Amino acid sequence: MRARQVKPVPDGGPAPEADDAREAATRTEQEYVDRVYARLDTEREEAAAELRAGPGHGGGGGFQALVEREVGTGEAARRLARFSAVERALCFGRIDHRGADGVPGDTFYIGRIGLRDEDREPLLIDWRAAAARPFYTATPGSPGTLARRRHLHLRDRTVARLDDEVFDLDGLTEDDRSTIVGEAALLATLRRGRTGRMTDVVATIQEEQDQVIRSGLHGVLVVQGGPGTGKTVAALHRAAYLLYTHRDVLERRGVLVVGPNATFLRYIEQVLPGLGETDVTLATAGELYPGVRATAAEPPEVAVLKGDFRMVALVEAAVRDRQRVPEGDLEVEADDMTLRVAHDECVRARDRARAVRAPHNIQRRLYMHDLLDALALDRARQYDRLVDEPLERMAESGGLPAWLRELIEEAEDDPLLDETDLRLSKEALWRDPVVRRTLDALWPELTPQRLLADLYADTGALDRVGAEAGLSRAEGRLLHRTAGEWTVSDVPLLDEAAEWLGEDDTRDRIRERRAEAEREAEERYARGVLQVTGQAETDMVDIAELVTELAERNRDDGPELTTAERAAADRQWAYGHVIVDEAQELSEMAWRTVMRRVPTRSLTVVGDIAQTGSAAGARSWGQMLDRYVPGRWREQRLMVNYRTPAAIMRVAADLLAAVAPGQVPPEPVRDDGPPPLAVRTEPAGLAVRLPELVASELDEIGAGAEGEGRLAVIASGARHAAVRAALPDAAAGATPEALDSPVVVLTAEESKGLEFDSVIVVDPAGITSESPRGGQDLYVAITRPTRRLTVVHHGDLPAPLAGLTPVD
Ligand SMILES: Nc1ncnc2c1ncn2[C@@H]1O[C@H](COP(=O)(O)OP(=O)(O)OP(=O)(O)O)[C@@H](O)[C@H]1O
Repeated sequence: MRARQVKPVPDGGPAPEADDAREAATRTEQEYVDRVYARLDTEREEAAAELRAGPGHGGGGGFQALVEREVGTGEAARRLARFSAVERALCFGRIDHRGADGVPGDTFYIGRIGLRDEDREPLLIDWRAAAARPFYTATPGSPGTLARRRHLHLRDRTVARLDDEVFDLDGLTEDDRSTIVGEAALLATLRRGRTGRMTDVVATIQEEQDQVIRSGLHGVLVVQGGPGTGKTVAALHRAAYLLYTHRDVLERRGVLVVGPNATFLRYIEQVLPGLGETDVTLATAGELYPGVRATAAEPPEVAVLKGDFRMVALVEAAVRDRQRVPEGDLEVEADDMTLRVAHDECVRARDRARAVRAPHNIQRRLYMHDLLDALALDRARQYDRLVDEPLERMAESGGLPAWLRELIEEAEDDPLLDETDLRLSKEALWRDPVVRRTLDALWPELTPQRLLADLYADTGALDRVGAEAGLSRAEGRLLHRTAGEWTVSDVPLLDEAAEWLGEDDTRDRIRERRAEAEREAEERYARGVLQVTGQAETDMVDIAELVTELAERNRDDGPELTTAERAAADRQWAYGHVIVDEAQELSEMAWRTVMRRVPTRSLTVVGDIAQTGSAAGARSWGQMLDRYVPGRWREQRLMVNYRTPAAIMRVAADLLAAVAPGQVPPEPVRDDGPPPLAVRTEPAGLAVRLPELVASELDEIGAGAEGEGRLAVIASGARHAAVRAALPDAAAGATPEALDSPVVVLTAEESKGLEFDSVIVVDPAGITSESPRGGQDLYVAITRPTRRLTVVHHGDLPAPLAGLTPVD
């Protein structure tokens, strides 16, 4: 494999005569950058003043004026958040178009957001605007109309370095020609130490990524690419681009980003705010059902079964199993009599309810009404008989006067109960606890949680319902559990159940829950505004008071919750666009949940089939997508690896050839760094050898300087405990906090999507044998480093790792 695109820049620095030119260029750019920041400060101050003034100030009276002021305040809060978030590296590029006939071409400065000066002239072009596109698409082979692209590297607000790529010397003025300075901006970015947080790459987006980012909003775009090809980062920039380009639709409907776990979401959470977009919902697949935060683990075979499409039939069968008729006639004790409804009539009532196209909890009302009708009639009949029989006996014995006989004959032609009698009688029966219990047991009001918990706990039901859904008895029994937390694979089943059951029967309860969720979201929003605007750090402000005030302002008469917050609390919310990252891991059932969230099927699906670790995950994109958009999804491939240097990728390529022969590994952009190493140690020696290795690796990556430098020890399940014991100070597991620790111990699965300066893989053979898909997890593990890889093993190395350099 060869490294492509960018070669490392030789050391030695520029020639001395270039120094003056560099300084002059830097001075010019500094002046411009100062203007840009001054403008940002002005805009920020204006927004802050508007927000501080609040809705109660200025303007006329009346409801319309009040609404407009409220909207204005909400808008000011958003603007303030946006202006505060783009402070870092606000302006990062400049493009010079070719001039003609002695007239210089246009120059534009590119930044995170667009800004205009006092005269409304463009000062900074938003990177997403069409005018900024040449900055990303020009290459030496096809520069378009560009003469030069310049990268500005800022440290705080100071221009620290400039990198130029000149496409057309003749197109530049004499002055410009003398100010060419250069080093590949991309390489400089890639070499930086990792901080445990992904940052945006807006200054160095590559052409193939630009195509992904600017692809149209509609339909399903699959971004398939090997490890480190920038799929995640491109998808996040795409979210920002789509929000910019289709703000009217997407600000109302919202954008959802689905990631594999909470650690990953924490890892990427700063990217969109850094691009000025603060209103995007991030969620794991386990959080897609509002009110449940599923994190519990379960055996892989159970997760695989719960991800199987047969679960659709299982949930349907489970619901129908709760719509019963009594074995014989329905019999209920009420008012000292036994009320009875014939079995056939119960069956008819059930079938009538089922025939209505409505969810279970709505159909239940019809069933209850029909059965109560029948019970009320039976009761009336029985009362009738109680009164009639003695009268009849008296009539037979001739003991009744003629006028009374006439009255009785007339009454026989009347219905037993008129409408009011019937209603009152049904209400009385419904209030009777015995009747209520009997009917509830036949067709209970159910929540998804209760349906599933009852099903899992009842082996008889699992056998019945499982058989209807095409499960073997053994498969059905895999689902058996009597208690326990919800797991990620339960979430699509809860969601499916919610569709069948309908929302909770009691509207008040729904309203109450929504109001509660909204109150919480309001407080989060208020805190978010304070954090982003930096006010949370000033000690002059009483934070608690401000949070309450902002939340109150929102609650009583202030602006609505943000779209992201409303969307996250509402199961039936239809997003404008959904991005699924590490999408290869989603099961068939999880896809069903995701698709429900985006009825317009406007999706970006990001992943790598070669990295599928879950046995319930995708073997091909068609397997998951054709059910929803048959043949109508488009695929774009990313082929260049920006993370892992060539020496490590050579080993990864050998491994990939062994585990997924058809897949092509991405080509590394960097060819620097030391060869990956293999260290042979017996398991008993880990306690001594591992701390030594970790210490020397931390030293090599210069961990600690400015918070940079991250190391991960990725171990097999079998060695996990030993590794943790050997490294007591290291963070462990996929917790968001682990990202802040210089050393973290992970399983291969937990490391998915993350990256570290140095990675130590412990027990490669164990990782392979534990992975449901064979070597995929090992492939994931060895493609996490940005600089250094060490593999610790005992016994023989797995054959594909033979290319590692052995050390003692
Ligand atoms: N154009 C770019 N400029 C600078 N850095 C980039 C660029 N593209 C990608 N990177 C960096 O490369 C690394 C890998 O990117 P990312 O995590 O998005 O890859 P991925 O394809 O999602 O990887 P994986 O499938 O292994 O999770 C990140 O550090 C990212 O910032």
